[in-house]
Amino acid sequence: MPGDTAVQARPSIIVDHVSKQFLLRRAHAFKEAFVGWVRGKDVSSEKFLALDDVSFTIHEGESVALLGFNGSGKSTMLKLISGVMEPDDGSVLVRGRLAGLIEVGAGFHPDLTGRENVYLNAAILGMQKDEIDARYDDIIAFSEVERFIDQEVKHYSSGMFMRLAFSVAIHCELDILLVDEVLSVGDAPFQAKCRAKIEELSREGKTMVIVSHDQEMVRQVCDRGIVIRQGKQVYDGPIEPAIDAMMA
Ligand SMILES: Nc1ncnc2c1ncn2[C@@H]1O[C@H](COP(=O)(O)OP(=O)(O)OP(=O)(O)O)[C@@H](O)[C@H]1O
Repeated sequence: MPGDTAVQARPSIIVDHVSKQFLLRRAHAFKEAFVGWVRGKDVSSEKFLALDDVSFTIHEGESVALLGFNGSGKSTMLKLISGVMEPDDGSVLVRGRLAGLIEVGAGFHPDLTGRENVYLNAAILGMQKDEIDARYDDIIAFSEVERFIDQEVKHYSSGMFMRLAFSVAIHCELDILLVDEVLSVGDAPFQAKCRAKIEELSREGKTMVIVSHDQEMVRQVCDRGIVIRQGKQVYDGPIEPAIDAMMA
């Protein structure tokens, strides 16, 4: 039974029979496209089911890994939970303040400086100006990008984006943290710092959903794993068997 300790806890995230499809573009010769058009067939795209009837509930304080090989649908699932994407079928319910570190640079305005983006992002995460003022120095200190903070972020490297976004997220009053592979763009010392922070947030009882191919990190942080294979949920349970199920 996944998340035994959390049985009494309230649900944070309910994913109920969720499906998501995308259109795959196909390049065609003009003649083929024309014949298709005359026959009333759309040959320019084909539907692709990225998530197929996925259901799970994550309770308050659980740390859950979404596991699967490349292209299995993990990031799509995180985007549905974060609300940046809507499911085609089913529903996703989330309770609590959520911060998502899903795509490098997402939520940042390229023409604003690092400093302005800190205020923008923290406001999006529900912080008042005086709260941000009070935590600003800590945010910048954790990110270690102080020297570049008054530069427009369009000149930032992916690692610098991630440092600032991660730092803003962990200094906000959040209940749920979604983390995709973005951490992998950080250098080794910063990755270690992020990992320690994630473990601390997990101990504090925050709800975490983590997508990572780093099995060591997943083992350390998560007690439960949900395995997705080609859009289908194939396992939901304790982390070790989940990793085995992914590799099977
Ligand atoms: N916006 C989109 N338009 C079309 N196809 C998409 C879109 N987003 C994702 N896909 C497709 O959906 C499938 C699942 O993608 P997703 O990014 O969720 O996989 P993933 O499990 O996170 O993979 P990885 O481990 O490589 O990050 C892939 O085949 C991908 O090409």
